[in-house]
Amino acid sequence: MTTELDNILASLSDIQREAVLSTEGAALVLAGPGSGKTRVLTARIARILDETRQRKFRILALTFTTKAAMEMRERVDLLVPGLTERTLIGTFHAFCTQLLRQHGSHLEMSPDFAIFDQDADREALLVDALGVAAANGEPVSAEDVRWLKTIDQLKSRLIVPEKAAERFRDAKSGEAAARVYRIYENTLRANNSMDFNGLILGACRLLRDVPGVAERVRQTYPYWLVDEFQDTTPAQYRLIRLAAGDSFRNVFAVADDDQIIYQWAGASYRQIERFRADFQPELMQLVENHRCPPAIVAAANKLVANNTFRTPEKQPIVAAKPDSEDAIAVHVLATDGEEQQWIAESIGSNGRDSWGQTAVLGRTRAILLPIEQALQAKGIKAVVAQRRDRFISPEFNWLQACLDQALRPNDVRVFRLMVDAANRVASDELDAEILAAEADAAGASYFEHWANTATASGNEYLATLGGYGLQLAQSRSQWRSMVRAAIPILVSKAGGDESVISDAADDKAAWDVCLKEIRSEKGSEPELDEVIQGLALRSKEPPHDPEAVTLMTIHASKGLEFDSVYVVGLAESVMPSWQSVKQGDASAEMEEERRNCFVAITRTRERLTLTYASNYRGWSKSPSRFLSEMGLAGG
Ligand SMILES: Nc1ncnc2c1ncn2[C@@H]1O[C@H](COP(=O)(O)OP(=O)(O)OP(=O)(O)O)[C@@H](O)[C@H]1O
Repeated sequence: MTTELDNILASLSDIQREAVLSTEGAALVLAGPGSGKTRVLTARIARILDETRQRKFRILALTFTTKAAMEMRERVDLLVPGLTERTLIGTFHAFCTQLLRQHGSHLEMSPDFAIFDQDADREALLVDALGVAAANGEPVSAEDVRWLKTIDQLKSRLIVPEKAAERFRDAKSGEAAARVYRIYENTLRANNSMDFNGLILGACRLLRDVPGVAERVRQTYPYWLVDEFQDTTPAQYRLIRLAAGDSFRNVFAVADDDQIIYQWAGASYRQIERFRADFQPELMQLVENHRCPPAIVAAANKLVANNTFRTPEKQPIVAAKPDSEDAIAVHVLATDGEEQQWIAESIGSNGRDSWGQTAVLGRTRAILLPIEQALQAKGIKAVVAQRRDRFISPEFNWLQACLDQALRPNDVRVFRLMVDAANRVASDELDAEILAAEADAAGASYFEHWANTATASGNEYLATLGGYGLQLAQSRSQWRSMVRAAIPILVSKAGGDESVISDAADDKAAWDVCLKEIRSEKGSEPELDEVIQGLALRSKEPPHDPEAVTLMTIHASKGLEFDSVYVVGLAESVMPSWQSVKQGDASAEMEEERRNCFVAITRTRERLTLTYASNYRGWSKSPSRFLSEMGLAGG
């Protein structure tokens, strides 16, 4: 056993150790905030790997985000260096992607399928397909693209096109939706592509229709761990059930039903009940909170005791840290403007060294943006964390599209993106439609035709980009050397050297993180199609600046911790939201808001500051009911 693994096992509490040492059979670990879930999961994976060094099987760990997966893998690697290649630690989507890459041929898919990560792209694809279908006499028009949201809902509930119509009360709407759904699915298939919901649906179909695949999964991965089980969707749970079959039970699920904040996406404490009924897991509870001062633990317990949709046996959390003074403060301001100023002054007065470990949490981005401005106006580095589905610079959008185009040289959607991005990078105006028509006439590939045209364009920078394109078009396997050569040029020409923070420099940092994650998820150098799929599944924001104050929505703060936490906007109709107030105190919406507040306050390691104003945007507000429920002044 490594010293690191030995040390971590020695650091565990009795109940944590019991969870880590359990191996066979199903287990449900109900774990409150700060109770060491991550520590337990990583130590358990590392221990099993360490005890089975001569074996070849792998461990499957499913996480909620790609970032959490990366952190878990790094921590396991520290405990048992070199053994992480015997793991698949990733999101449900990453797992489904791997499954479909390996076994998708049963569904007539080829492994290099594209993943649509942009709604705009999916809409464009559907509009084109509807046009073709209308020309073929189907009773559809471009306006039927409005069904896409309904289709997403159907897919997220694993309802296939053939079964869609019967889900509608109105037969005419059902027929129309099912028709558009069928056209959409056929088009995705014809383009060898998937959308996010399709990854889960496709994997479920594979596991259901090809029993050998589920058997292979169970043999390859005899132990599964599921982090944040409380936020799995019904479709994700179905996936677990299908993969497990009737007798597989080695599922170790870690959950906290008080931290369900994705109710709107189908997460529910009932999922935990279903798991208990289906798998009969051994129940363990991690109740000690190793993160927050006792006063915060007490407030969190009082708050969440007002919720009724909870696992009945759930015990309150218990503070493991010693008492500390002034762990919670409540500040009331007259207006939202004063709240913003007060927060900036308070954070400013705490000193520069504390900023990197300070978070401002709000229910929505809208409440955070003016606080970011107030902080920056005082010279305090502050960033509102936000998921980015796309790179923000034309340089990296071009690079991604160019690599994608190397895989799909005649894909007109990727072609348009690539030509447009190259034009913006090199200030040119090549016309994608004309180029595509010329390529069609000459029987050439779109990609190669663009590359030749760009190289001969007389625009020096565009010619450089064209040169990279040509290199890729002629030999796709050259993509690594092409990327290595292109990135420094793209970044420096965008004015983004070390001293200047340009969009391209930000994107370069995000690119590096994404590639590191993709490499680590695979355990070896990824192929080009794996990079393209991996990029589609990841947020493209740069890593957090360690000296900046973090502003984030409570949803984004899940799983994180900070020394100092400010939770803002604790007023009725702000938090809890107006909608939940309207639904009433006993509503599911209000309970979700309460869990939001619970998650927010339990991110704190040392000091929690709660603020609200008596007046937001000219409307007077009363203090949030959550303040009085927590037993704090102001309520
Ligand atoms: N046995 C322990 N002794 C001391 N500190 C611990 C112990 N277990 C966990 N911790 C510390 O408590 C903090 C919370 O642990 P961790 O991040 O694993 O919690 P979590 O259960 O994932 O929390 P959350 O659900 O709120 O995200 C971390 O700083 C961790 O190092």
